[in-house]
Amino acid sequence: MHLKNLQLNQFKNYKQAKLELSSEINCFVGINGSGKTNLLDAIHYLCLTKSALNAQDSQNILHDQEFFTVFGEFNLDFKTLEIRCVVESGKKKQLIQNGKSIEKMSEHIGLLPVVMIAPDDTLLIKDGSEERRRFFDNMLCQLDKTYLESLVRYQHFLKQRNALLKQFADTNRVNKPLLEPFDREIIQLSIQIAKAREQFLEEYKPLLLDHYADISGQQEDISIQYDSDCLVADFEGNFLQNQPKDLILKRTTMGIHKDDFIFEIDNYPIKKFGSQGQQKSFVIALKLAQFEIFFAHKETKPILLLDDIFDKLDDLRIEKLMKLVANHKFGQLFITDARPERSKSILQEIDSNAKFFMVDSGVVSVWDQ
Ligand SMILES: Nc1ncnc2c1ncn2[C@@H]1O[C@H](COP(=O)(O)OP(=O)(O)OP(=O)(O)O)[C@@H](O)[C@H]1O
Repeated sequence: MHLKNLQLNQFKNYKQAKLELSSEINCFVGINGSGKTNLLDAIHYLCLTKSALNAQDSQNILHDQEFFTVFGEFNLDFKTLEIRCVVESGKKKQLIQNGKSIEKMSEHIGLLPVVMIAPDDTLLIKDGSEERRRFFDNMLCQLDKTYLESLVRYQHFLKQRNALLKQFADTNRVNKPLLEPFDREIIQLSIQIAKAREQFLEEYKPLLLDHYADISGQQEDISIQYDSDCLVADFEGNFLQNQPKDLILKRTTMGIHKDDFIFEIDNYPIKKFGSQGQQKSFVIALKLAQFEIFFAHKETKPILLLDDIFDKLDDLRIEKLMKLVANHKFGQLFITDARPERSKSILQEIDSNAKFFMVDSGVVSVWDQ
């Protein structure tokens, strides 16, 4: 699978742009703030119908405009697949596959696997549990439609239950039977989703360990502990017992939306005790394991987006990553770099056909010097 071309219209700092891409290495060069990462984000939109950076779709429209369009032609199993994503302020996002409008975004997710590595982004480790749940959910959703559908339903019921709890508090009247159908769904879906998360980790963990050892060059004992209340024998009883607390706090305090994934090195949380280097290696290993698991399940190499790796990683980690690129471990690759000469000398050595684009304040052109 690869993206053949990309067209942007009023997307972030691009008024208009059109790029013919290489099926292997593509590199976007240009000064800081010129719009290199925005190109990666446009590709992310085509694959997953959303930004990797900004959850609010309308904030990705060029300032003072009403809509944006991102369009791309993919080569998928030797067939062309045209994807257009349109976001217009105040309207429902549109996704069009080969001219046909897709009703549910979930129909599209998983079709075009993508992995983004932004080494600066150690938020996955440092931030709260929501970041980590999002990472694992994103992966599971791309791999498993049933998981995606269950998660969407869960979020729907959770929102409804929380609205009811708030309504009870606002009106000072509690009507417990009204909660029952929501309790039932949330309990059942929590158990199902937690089991899927646990099972997924069994497959994912060994890949993570291998990649961590490889990228860090160290033999440290790393692990992920899945921290969930939903797998205990009497989760249902616990959930129902928790109702008085939920009524006071006006929100649902148990369920898979409270789960966490604890990353550890030598049995200590990496969040608190890991060095910066260990944290960076861990994030890259998480993403490389993601790449591998997608490849194993989808039998196609995901598109890989590498944001700013040459600036943010030390030489050893860059060398390890580039070795993987040189060994054709990856399929189509998009890399950003603020220093054109540096990326050119590194990448051309690996692939003499690597394609370079110069980005300058939202204007992009082929750079072939
Ligand atoms: N909705 C928008 N409308 C107009 N411009 C936007 C919008 N969203 C972001 N930008 C602009 O996009 C630019 C940032 O682009 P991007 O993050 O792609 O830069 P970059 O080249 O990757 O920079 P760096 O090398 O620092 O990572 C900023 O100038 C920002 O103001």
